[in-house]
Amino acid sequence: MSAPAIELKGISKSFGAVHANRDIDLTVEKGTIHGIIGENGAGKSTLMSILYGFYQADKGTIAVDGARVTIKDSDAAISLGIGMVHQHFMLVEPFTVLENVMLGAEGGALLNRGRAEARKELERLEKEYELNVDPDAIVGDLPVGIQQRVEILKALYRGAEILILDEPTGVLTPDEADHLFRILGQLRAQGKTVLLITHKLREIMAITDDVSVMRQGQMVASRHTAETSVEELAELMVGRRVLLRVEKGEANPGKVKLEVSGLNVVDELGVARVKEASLQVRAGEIVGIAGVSGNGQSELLEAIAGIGPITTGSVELFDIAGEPTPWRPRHGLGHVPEDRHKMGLVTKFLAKENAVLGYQREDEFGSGVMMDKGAVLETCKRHMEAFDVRPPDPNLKAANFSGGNQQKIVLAREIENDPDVLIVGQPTRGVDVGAIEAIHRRLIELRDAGKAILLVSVELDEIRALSDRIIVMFAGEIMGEVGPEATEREIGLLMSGVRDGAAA
Ligand SMILES: Nc1ncnc2c1ncn2[C@@H]1O[C@H](COP(=O)(O)OP(=O)(O)OP(=O)(O)O)[C@@H](O)[C@H]1O
Repeated sequence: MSAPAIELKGISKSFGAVHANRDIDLTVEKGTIHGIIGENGAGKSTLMSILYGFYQADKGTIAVDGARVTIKDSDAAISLGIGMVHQHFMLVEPFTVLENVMLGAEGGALLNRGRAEARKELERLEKEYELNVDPDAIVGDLPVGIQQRVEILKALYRGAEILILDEPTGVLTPDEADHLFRILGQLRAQGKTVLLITHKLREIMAITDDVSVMRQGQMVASRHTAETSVEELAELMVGRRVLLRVEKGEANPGKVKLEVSGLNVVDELGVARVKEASLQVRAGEIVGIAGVSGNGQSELLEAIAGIGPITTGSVELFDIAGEPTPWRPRHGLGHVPEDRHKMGLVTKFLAKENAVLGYQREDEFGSGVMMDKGAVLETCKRHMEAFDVRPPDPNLKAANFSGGNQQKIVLAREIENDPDVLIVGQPTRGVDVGAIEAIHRRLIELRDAGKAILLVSVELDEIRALSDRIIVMFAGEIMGEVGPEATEREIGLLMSGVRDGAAA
């Protein structure tokens, strides 16, 4: 048997008081897909960053293909054949695919490779792994799923034998995710090794050979995937049994709180993004909007939140607390944006500053230099406790929280302000199974307290678990409305634009 592709022994890493990794052992066999799972903040990204040379471990050893190595930076990782595809891509958007792939690979053995030769190599890789990417396309024009493939190409071009992917499917449509899994299968078939961080246990079951579980900085278990189950993995991650679907009673809808009538959104290129959308959300109900991402849900959500353009049509709110503010049409309208980095957080601000972002009313917090720092701190502490944000440190920069904990900071701010109407985009993106359970419970509690909730999610399971009514969008249009009892197939047909299939 050949030496493992990777062998970590006793890896520890601290950031100040936070023990992100504690004495971690991990063995990854060559030619396998190895899943790494764990709660938000468990230390998965830190461990992978050590392997990729972004961070240095405080203690422990790394062996690649049986040989002890020191990985002092990402160049060293690349020269050892380790490549990484990040959660947030590191591509230069105005450049072409070919230019991006060549960029930064100019050093070493690739130095003398001319453009024509680079193109040949790129085309070879692209065919071998069924990546389907046009070398001359401008990266900024490509959908995220294809941009991700460019990242993979970039790693392969640099000779990666071991590929690390950090939550690769968080931003993908189901079709794109399936394509990615085919690519990963192809990589394995060619003898390459894949390390996959994901929160989606179904993905772990479908594609990995082995899976390792982290909890609070430690490695708590490793399993052959064939010998475990989603239930066991969820329990190992969180340390208790997890309800994968939260119980909810009948809805008790009251008055209409939000009404959208004949809404059209045409973007700056003249493309109609939302076409004649009309819907209502009542107090005490959750209305879900299902659809493959990119079918107008984001534009609809932003128009309702008052931060995106409306070409024609109207959005009306009824009996909502508070006056319009520069950040939202009404104080009583909560909005969890789909993209926490672009719109939900200012990552270089502290957690406590983010906790009041957009809510910094003078009556509550004062203003400018006179801001009541004590009130801001208390608010943040309260939020952190309610949403189990880890670490519960209001003075940490938002950027230094793990992805899932950043999401909890945004959710806490919008939900704890007691909105009458809450519009939520992708509430559990990047969030672990235990936190999903808590967030789903909270949303149902809000509904039961008479709040009106509009939920947009690309996770069909989430839409079906939470919604009292489900509206399906396709190509900017509302294709139809179904009840929560609708089957995945019925909703799937509407999601692909087939209107009368739902009755079949
Ligand atoms: N640069 C940093 N400075 C301070 N603390 C950090 C830094 N990077 C990570 N941490 C902390 O280390 C811990 C582990 O974070 P890490 O990002 O590795 O978790 P994760 O398992 O990848 O989480 P998620 O699933 O939410 O992405 C967290 O408590 C995080 O706040």
